[in-house]
Amino acid sequence: MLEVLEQDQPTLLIVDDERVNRTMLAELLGQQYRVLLAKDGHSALTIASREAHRLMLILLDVSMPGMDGYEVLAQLRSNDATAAIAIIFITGQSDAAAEEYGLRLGAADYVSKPIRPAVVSVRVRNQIQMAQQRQALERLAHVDGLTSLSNRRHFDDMLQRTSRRCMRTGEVLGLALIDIDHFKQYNDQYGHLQGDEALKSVASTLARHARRSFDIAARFGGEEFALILPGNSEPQTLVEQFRESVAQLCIAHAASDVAKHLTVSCGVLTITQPTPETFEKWLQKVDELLYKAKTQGRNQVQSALYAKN
Ligand SMILES: Nc1nc2c(ncn2[C@@H]2O[C@H](COP(=O)(O)OP(=O)(O)OP(=O)(O)O)[C@@H](O)[C@H]2O)c(=O)[nH]1
Repeated sequence: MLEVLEQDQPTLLIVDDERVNRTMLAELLGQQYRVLLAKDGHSALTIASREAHRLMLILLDVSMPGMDGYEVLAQLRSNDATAAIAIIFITGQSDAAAEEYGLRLGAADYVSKPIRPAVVSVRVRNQIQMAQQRQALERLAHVDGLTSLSNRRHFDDMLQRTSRRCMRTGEVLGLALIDIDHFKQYNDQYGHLQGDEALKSVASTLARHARRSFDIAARFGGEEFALILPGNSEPQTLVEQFRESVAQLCIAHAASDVAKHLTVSCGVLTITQPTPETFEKWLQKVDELLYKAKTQGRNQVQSALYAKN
């Protein structure tokens, strides 16, 4: 129960070089939030990138020895993972110019020292609420309503981001396109609502197979799905297991000439050295592999290595 509570609690980071301020803020906010502490800019950046996926707000002291709060903010903004985290500056300076400067840099709000606990609580609550609303909206914009997988827009975005990361790190990139076989006949035979249920079953099976933290399972279009599998040098193995899992769902498909149950065809591409090629080329190639799987009998995986030319 405690664990569930901790996971549900929004996480915030308090950055202040003075222990007394850190302790006071942690006591004030620790009841409602999961509070992390840093005593300087460098450790703040380390914690922020490690906790980026959970961190909703940073309370950031402006004047600290070494790296000041403005510099920390600039570095957070230059990192994709931490760029969107809301910042409240804590400052002893009460002059309007400093406040304006911080807000222009992208701080969401300001609190001034000496800290007034009631004011801090309200300002923190406001920022956390806004961050939660932002996250909810982002989620809605990324997710396919029927299947809860990533939607096409998020897929395109993630393919761009993932391939840039793979180009940087030299990691391989697996890419797959999946299409349900004879889905028009399925709809015709069993009706659109049952078609929707079949799509949901295939989607949740796909999500179960794409379970590493950077894997992306997406609904690519009507009855087409896609996978982005960074760092997977044999994506065809995973996709083959997925294909088998779909067959094992045993969703009856009497109108199919492939099998008595619902099946999928898949194209899989292993991009060994992602280079600044256009993503369209990869998608075109993986689509050709899917087409090959369709024309060679369906219910199968066709795979290839991506060669630049
Ligand atoms: N139930 C349901 N059907 C959908 C949805 N989106 C697309 N479809 C259906 O998916 C079917 C796709 O048909 P086709 O593109 O002809 O493909 P197919 O029948 O699977 O044939 P092959 O791909 O060649 O095996 C169409 O009948 C669409 O209406 C959806 O959200 N729900």
